[in-house]
Amino acid sequence: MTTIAVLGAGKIGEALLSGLLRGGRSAGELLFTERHPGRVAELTERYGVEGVDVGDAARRADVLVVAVKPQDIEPLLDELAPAVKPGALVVSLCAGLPTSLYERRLPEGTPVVRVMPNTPMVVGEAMSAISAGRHAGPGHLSLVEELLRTVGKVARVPEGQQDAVTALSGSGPAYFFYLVEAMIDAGILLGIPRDLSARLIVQSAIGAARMLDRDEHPVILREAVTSPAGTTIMAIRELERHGVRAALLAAIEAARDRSAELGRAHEEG
Ligand SMILES: NC(=O)C1=CN([C@@H]2O[C@H](COP(=O)(O)OP(=O)(O)OC[C@H]3O[C@@H](n4cnc5c(N)ncnc54)[C@H](O)[C@@H]3O)[C@@H](O)[C@H]2O)C=CC1
Ligand SMILES: O=C(O)[C@@H]1CCC=N1
Repeated sequence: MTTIAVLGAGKIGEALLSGLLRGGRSAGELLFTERHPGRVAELTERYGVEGVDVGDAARRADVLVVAVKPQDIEPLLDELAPAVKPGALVVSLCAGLPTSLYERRLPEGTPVVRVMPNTPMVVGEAMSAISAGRHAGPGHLSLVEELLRTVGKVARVPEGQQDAVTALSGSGPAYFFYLVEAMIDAGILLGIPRDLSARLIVQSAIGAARMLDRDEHPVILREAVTSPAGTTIMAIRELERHGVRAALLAAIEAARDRSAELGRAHEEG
């Protein structure tokens, strides 16, 4: 039996716990740690998984999944370092944090895999990108892939691309939610009741996502909606006039830069 401990059961940590359970892992194979006693009780009641302290998790788990905010990593590593089991695999879900940080702070030879997941994990539709650290071999990558496939899709990427991946798919769902929010407001502007506007836009988003999922090119799909002298081209002209495409390029570049900055905050010296 492989014991998996989720260290920090917030939004992503809880999504992973629930996904692993849905994917067939038993509650007895899972552990989690949380700072707040109320949160421990809530999650234990909801999932039947045992909440333990970080030292206990490190002593018992074969796979330690780190899901705290990057800003909270240092005290966690202080607790983890003296207790981690020889050969245990560390899986980091933290934005920006390089595998070298864990390798420096944990016992020599600890295998580390860096992952960038996203919140659609809660509906089994995560996009996760994984990269091996210095001591992680093909078996470690395959194990992480197997775990993450229970909550969505997985791609292997060189670690040097992880900051860009974080900006694209890690934060990506937020851009779509933002767009949906703005489009629902447009319905309000046009006099449509909010609940109807939300239904129109959300179902349009679901339908568009399903069409994209058939590997059809987004340009072809958009052109099929855009009739000569029709309604869509009038909207597209406004989007171009307001620089929405350039704004997206700049926004995603800014997110990439922030991910790199989060990693640099933990550099040695
Ligand atoms: N929210 C998102 O969309 C995504 C988040 N991530 C990464 O996942 C990590 C977690 O993010 P969220 O779940 O959004 O944050 P969150 O704030 O919801 O969860 C973090 C949890 O860790 C707990 N925690 C902090 N220090 C702890 C410690 N020493 N021991 C035990 N528990 C501790 C906190 O109490 C909190 O519940 C971050 O590093 C973030 O970069 C990655 C991809 C997407
Ligand atoms: O905003 C953040 O820092 C996290 C990482 C990727 C998505 N959310």
